[in-house]
Amino acid sequence: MNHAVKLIDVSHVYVSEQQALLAVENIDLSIESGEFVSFVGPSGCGKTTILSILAGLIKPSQGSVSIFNQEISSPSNKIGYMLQHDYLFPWRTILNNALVGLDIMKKLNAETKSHTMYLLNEMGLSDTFDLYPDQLSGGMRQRVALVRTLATQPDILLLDEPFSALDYQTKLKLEDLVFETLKTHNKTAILVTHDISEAVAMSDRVVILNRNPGRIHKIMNIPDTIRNMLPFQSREEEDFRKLFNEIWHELENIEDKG
Ligand SMILES: Nc1ncnc2c1ncn2[C@@H]1O[C@H](COP(=O)(O)OP(=O)(O)OP(=O)(O)O)[C@@H](O)[C@H]1O
Repeated sequence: MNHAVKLIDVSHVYVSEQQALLAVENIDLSIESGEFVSFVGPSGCGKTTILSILAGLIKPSQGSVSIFNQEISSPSNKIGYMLQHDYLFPWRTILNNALVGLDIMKKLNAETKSHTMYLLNEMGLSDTFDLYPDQLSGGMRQRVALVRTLATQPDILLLDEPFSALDYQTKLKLEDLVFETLKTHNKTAILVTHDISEAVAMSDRVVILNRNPGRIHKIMNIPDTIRNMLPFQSREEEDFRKLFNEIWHELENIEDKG
């Protein structure tokens, strides 16, 4: 099987002078190429820790992490990371912001630049190339951040609450756009979110995490009726409500056991 991501028995302890904190424990998870997987769970259950491990930013205390069957020991250029905050540089134009990753990775050339311009056009940002970030709305800025992430052509995208700072309408529109873009480009995606409906609407599978320490509590498979629709439309499906409620109850149980 061609796994994009494979975590085997991954645990991580944060060690400081005051304490050793077991943040995540015995995480076993395989994600197929092209799959969209979301992590949901209470605050502190280790969602960001798992993403940081996948990004190669922290080395797990135990276990192994492979990206396309290769164990990772440092940040992999196959991975792109998109965060809640857009981190655009205010002094760079939109085009130059979108090119910054390529610049840093020394991959900027006529071809990659033209591909980035194509992506900006695809995201409805064709009129913004020479503008500066403070001239754009929050939703537009987040689209630029997405193009900046896609421009380096990562195979796997780590999305850490990328829509949570946006107003509701913009968030729903951007969910559809990101969903479609990732499917078109056949990217593997891992989304961390506090929003159950976002997780159900966008994913093939939803991983529910427990806390103290962070462990996989349950994995929910999303039925085809929802998976084959754009996130916005899928919210109308009967299955959607059912799954939303199931995940809600699972999370309530976790909170109760605190
Ligand atoms: N650098 C660090 N040093 C020490 N402890 C940390 C560090 N980063 C996270 N932790 C602890 O590890 C646990 C998991 O944190 P993590 O940020 O991964 O959770 P999370 O699920 O992403 O939380 P949230 O939903 O609030 O963003 C928490 O108890 C947190 O306090």
